[in-house]
Amino acid sequence: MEERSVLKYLIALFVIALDQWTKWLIVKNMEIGESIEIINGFLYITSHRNKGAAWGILQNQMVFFYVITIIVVVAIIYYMQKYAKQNAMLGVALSLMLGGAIGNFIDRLFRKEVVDFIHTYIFGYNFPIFNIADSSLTIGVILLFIYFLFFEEKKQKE
Ligand SMILES: CCC[C@@H]1OC(=O)[C@@H](C)C[C@H](C)CCCCC(=O)CCC[C@@H](CC)/C=C\C=C(/COC)CC[C@@H](O)[C@@H](O)C[C@H](O)CNC1=O
Repeated sequence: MEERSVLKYLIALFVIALDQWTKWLIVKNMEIGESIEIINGFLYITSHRNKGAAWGILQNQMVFFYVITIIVVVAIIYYMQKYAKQNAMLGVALSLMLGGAIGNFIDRLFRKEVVDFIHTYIFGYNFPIFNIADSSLTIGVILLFIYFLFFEEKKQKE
């Protein structure tokens, strides 16, 4: 395996380690519902659990989440092996998504729920409390979106 593709897996591993370490700290040091103010009115650390997906949809549908996550992980690894060698941004995007998906998968497997703690009031709206894995997934999705925008544009030019 070229050293570059190993690097992509190292990014995913780093995301998983950071995600699981932060979740462990929250579970170990905070009661559920406890909140620590970081930036008044904007950023708090609030210990929260979610048995569903984004915005708490599909509560307790663990089997569904296992199936979806395994499909997502297999698809990401397939595309990483097949395409990510050509483009660093695509590789990073896929690595971030892989790390995020596995991070939440570990929670769903062992805790039957996901630990959330990043509590922000984005644009004044009480955004759902999330975690490092969600952030990594979302950044990966955004980078993937930018890549396809750029890539599609480039193809049309050729
Ligand atoms: C981030 C994807 C959610 C994550 O998906 C995962 O695990 C994947 C790998 C497996 C899911 C079963 C399948 C994805 C369903 C798609 C979905 O849900 C639409 C997502 C839109 C998304 C743009 C990509 C917006 C943003 C979300 C949020 C903010 O993220 C910064 C809110 C996070 C809080 O509701 C928090 O409680 C969630 C909890 O941590 C469990 N997390 C999950 O289910």
